[in-house]
Amino acid sequence: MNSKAAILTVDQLSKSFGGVKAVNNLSFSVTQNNIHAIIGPNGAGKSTLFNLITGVISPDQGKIRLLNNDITSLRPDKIAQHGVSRTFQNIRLFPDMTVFETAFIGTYLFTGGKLLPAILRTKEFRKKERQAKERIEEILQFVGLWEMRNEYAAKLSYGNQRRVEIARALATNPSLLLLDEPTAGMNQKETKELMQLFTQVNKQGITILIIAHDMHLVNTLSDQITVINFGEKLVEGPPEVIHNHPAVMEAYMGRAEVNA
Ligand SMILES: Nc1ncnc2c1ncn2[C@@H]1O[C@H](COP(=O)(O)OP(=O)(O)OP(=O)(O)O)[C@@H](O)[C@H]1O
Repeated sequence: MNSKAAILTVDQLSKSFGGVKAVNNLSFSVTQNNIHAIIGPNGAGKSTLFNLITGVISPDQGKIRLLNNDITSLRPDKIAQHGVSRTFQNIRLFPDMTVFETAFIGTYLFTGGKLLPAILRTKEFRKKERQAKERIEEILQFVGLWEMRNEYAAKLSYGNQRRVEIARALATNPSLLLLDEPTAGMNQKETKELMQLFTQVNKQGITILIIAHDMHLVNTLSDQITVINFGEKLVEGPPEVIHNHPAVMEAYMGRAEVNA
């Protein structure tokens, strides 16, 4: 599996907030088609790393490459156009939009998002709109939400809200999907079902970079794990190497999440 090329390369990346080195000279790469987990204690710099990759914030130093493209400090929409999509640690859904409408936002990139053709409803625009709607149907069927397409997204169960976010992310046709603690706050059943969904997404050829505290999830799903602490890479390898690694145990010592 690891014979494939890197889809994402993070090279000597640093970001400080005041005196806090949130990400400190961090280098790692994500192999195409892998499920790659980022783990580390609270405050280790995981969410900052995701914000750097997706262009929400710019690094002080270092480079981020997606295949052969330098995406460092590009605008988030440009990075999305390069094929990077994400879900957030705290689910972000608009309260007055249906499941279908929410997922459809993701096709904004796909349809070009230009205003004038939309107002004039040109033939080309209508064709793209039809294709986008078909694609959303496909995606909602895939994530198991088609029957709920007309319900308000924010009114669904927590697990299904996460599915809506994933559908919206998939609608941008990503090659790399970033999931920031996607099962936090989920019950066991929801967690298990979401894990199955991530495997299905990955089987479609989408590389997954996932932040998680749930070690069962990490060990079951991941091909590769990068452990970070104080913004630095502590150790990396497949689950069997990371599992019970002394440095990882030490970093987590006294913290509840290692027992998860
Ligand atoms: N916008 C910000 N301004 C100031 N400090 C920040 C900011 N964002 C993050 N930090 C600090 O940077 C460090 C890394 O935070 P980050 O949220 O990336 O960690 P994390 O590994 O995602 O933590 P958690 O597991 O708790 O979500 C922390 O010390 C945090 O307080």
